[in-house]
Amino acid sequence: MDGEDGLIVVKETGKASGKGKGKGKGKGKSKGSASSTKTDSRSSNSTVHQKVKKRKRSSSPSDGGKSSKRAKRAQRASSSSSSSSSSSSSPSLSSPPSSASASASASGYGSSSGYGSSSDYDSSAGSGSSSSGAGDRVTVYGDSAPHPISYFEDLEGEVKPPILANIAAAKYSRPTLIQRSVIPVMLAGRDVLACAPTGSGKTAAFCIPVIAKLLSNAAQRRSKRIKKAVADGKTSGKTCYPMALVVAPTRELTTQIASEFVKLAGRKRLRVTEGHKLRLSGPQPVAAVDVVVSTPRRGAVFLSHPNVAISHLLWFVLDEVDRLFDEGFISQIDDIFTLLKQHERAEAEASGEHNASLQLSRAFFSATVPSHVEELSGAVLVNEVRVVVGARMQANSSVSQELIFVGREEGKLLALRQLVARGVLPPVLIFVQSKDRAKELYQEMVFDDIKVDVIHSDQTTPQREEIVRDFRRGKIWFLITTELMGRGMDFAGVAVVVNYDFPSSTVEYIHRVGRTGRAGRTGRAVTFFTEVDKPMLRPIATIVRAAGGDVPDWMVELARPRRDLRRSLKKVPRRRDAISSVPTAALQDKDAALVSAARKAGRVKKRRAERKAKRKANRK
Ligand SMILES: Nc1ncnc2c1ncn2[C@@H]1O[C@H](COP(=O)(O)OP(=O)(O)OP(=O)(O)O)[C@@H](O)[C@H]1O
Repeated sequence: MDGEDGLIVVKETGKASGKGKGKGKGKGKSKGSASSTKTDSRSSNSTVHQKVKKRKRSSSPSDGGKSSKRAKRAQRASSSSSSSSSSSSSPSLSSPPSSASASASASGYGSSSGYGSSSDYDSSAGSGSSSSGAGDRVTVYGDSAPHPISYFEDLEGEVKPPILANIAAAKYSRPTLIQRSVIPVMLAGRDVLACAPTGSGKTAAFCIPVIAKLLSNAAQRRSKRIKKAVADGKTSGKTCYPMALVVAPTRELTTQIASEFVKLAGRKRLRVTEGHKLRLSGPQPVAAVDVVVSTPRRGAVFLSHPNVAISHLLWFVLDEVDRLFDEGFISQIDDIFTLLKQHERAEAEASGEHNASLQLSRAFFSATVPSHVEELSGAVLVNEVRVVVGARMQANSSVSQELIFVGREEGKLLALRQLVARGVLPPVLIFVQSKDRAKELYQEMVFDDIKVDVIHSDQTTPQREEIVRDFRRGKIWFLITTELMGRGMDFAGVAVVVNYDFPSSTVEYIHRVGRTGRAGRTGRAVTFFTEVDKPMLRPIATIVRAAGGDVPDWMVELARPRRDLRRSLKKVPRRRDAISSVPTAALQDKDAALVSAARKAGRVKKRRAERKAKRKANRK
């Protein structure tokens, strides 16, 4: 029912099919014009990296301000879908169809009655119409998108009973909003682009259908054929045939995703491993695995290994897709796409043995999908279904959010100590902008007699793993961190997030505060700012206000930061004074004393050298 369980709006580009019965038939065979465009773009030689470069070129001043045809098409699509609530043929996540989505609660857990409510959805399939006032809103765009489910029991027949038992054992009594829409779409073998708030269960939304597909009778028969071929000596047995590759930006996240797979599939049914645990150097055989969860670089190394065959890959999943399409990762992601494309070409050539129900599908997920990421995703996904829960680029509204002005840099330490002294519920995650600052803050807090630790990229993997474990177990109450823990990490009990250093972008803000208020819980986020942070104050204050935070009008009326400034802030963080309880003035005095001592020493040296030179000259 509206307002009780959420509203699903289906923006059709074709006809709605029955629940999950399409079995991937739409792939590459769709009738809609949108899908044929996608097929064309994928069959071209252009990879994601090239498309990123093209995008940069087209938006650079040198092109005289002309954007690419694709960007124009996307713009037209967004303006038409935002101006009208009628069915759109050009899907876009970036422009939810009506104002209803702007007011949607972004928890992703459904109704105002909270997670696990037993009310039904109001699914207005086909029309694309919507009624405002709905609590949570799910918008589904795509050609013949399978209908959502309401309960995990609806999956009986498509998902094997042991998996459903594992879901129940995980205490997932009802699917979250994103799971309700995405699971049937992925079970149908369709490509997906999904955007849903932080902590809304996106990991299980892709784990469940991937597991179901990998344990399907067809996939299992294929695995048995390989095992038999090895046993009969027809194949060397050296080759590893992975069935799913999941890529995430950090090792910590790959570990977390792998354990969700193991939890939902069971330890014995699927062989799940993290990319960094595989031995990939040299020509030795690679351990037999079904699911590899990896960082981009390791994923590319894995797929290009001579003893790894891509031929059995059924799923390629990108978690935190917007981060993975950023500079820094894009060339590695691009390598993976190139390998997959080469493989698909080879498969198409050998199409005699082609099994349509066992084709490679792709699924991209994030809590933040900016329009350029949507555009790039559209270029590599085929006849995809796009699902967006709540409003795009919105912080989780079950987190109460405050912005606190602390004067100067040293005011932050004082404010943090006051927060602790007044009583704050641990565990607390404290974000700073760099590892050096993380170390500095740790040096300050370690003497405060609280259970504090620090995690950053200078530590070894085992060290980081231990810290994450201790934080989860409650041995650490205050964890100081950088962006390393900013995305995807699920620390169920985190009560408070402190942005000690102001985030450099709205995306960074949304993900950081999303470390609390997860799985339908509430949370609190406190963000310190100083004069230095003024340029990004307006965008972040706007996000805070949209999530229900108390923000004065002047903050959202400040000048918008220029695009080049926003970009440079993302690349080069603000310069800040060192974190120290010694006041800056005292530090300055100390510095001045050191400088004058050095100068004095210099003068002495100079005088000595002059005297020496004089003596030498006199001797001559
Ligand atoms: N159906 C469900 N019922 C109850 N809890 C669930 C359900 N699905 C997932 N969860 C729990 O919700 C929490 C958050 O899930 P998850 O980490 O997948 O969120 P996410 O959407 O990926 O967040 P982020 O965007 O921050 O990565 C996890 O602790 C998970 O166990």
